[in-house]
Amino acid sequence: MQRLAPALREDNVPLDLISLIKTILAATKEISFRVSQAHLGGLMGSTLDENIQGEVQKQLDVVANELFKDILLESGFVKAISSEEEDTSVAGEEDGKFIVSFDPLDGSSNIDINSLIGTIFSIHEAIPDMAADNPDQFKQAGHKQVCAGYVLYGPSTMLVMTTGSGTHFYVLDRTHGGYLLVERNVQVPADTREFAVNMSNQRFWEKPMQNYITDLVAGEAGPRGEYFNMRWIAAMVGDIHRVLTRGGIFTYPADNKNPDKPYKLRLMYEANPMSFLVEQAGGKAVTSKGPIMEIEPDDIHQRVEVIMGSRNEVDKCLSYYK
Ligand SMILES: O=P(O)(O)OC[C@H]1O[C@](O)(COP(=O)(O)O)[C@@H](O)[C@@H]1O
Ligand SMILES: [Mg+2]
Ligand SMILES: [Mg+2]
Repeated sequence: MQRLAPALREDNVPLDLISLIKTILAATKEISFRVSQAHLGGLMGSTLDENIQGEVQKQLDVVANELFKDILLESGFVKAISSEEEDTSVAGEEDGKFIVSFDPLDGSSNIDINSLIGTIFSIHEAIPDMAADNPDQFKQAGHKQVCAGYVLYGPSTMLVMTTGSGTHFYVLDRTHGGYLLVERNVQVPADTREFAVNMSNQRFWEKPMQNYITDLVAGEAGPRGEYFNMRWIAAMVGDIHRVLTRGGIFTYPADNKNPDKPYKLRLMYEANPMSFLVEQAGGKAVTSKGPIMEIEPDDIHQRVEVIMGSRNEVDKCLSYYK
């Protein structure tokens, strides 16, 4: 099995980007170890704090965020970082070539039940003439990402990453401490009979999404004439990993539960990197209004509607909005 750096060189990834990716992955190995220690490391449970978005922070959220922040800002490659757990962007080296956005711990509500969690990251090239402490440099659309990936802390620790030449799977080999390539150019099947959505919000969705899901649930007797299975891991990393592995449609639609907050998932830390991975694997990633990666961000903590996965099923879902 191929090691990470040679696999990246085969995809013509520049050396400075390879070095940055290796820096990010060093942090994920540390988090993977701490996650596996659970109660033994004294990191279970919540802190007394909330993040900028009003969500209670778990101890692992905070530790993972600090690990990422420190390692990235010390690397010398990074001009600035933005994180789900930081109020604003954090400046790094003025001449750093890259900016990195990350969700240090995705699926926080799964931490205490020893279920799937992960880390999501997204890399852009920094805008050269913008100061490192200017958060506006993060206002770059998803199609400008040079790398996106996630690490899944599951029964095995897996890295799923793209640098624009397909989406590849790697597994952390604890015998030598590095990630090994296990599957190159993963492909999301165009058709599926599996969907992922938090059904408890159904009554709050817009009518087109209610109608679409109602038709899936109606199974053989409904207009689709087929049985559709449902899965919900409550961690986007876990749900998207399943979609990349065997297909499916994943959605976190707009809802009116809280009129000030119609969307849940974050553009920079969740929707953009996952869109890049899914589309590099032949899938499709949109909101009901257009491609996610075309959105010009107006805030680093912006949230969006998300519909992604098997291409034909995403198109089918979109047809309900026409
Ligand atoms: O609470 P719900 O509605 O099941 O939401 C689950 C969604 O929230 C998230 O957990 C948000 O991520 P964080 O844990 O990083 O806040 C997504 O990963 C997941 O898809
Ligand atoms: Mg998240
Ligand atoms: Mg998180």
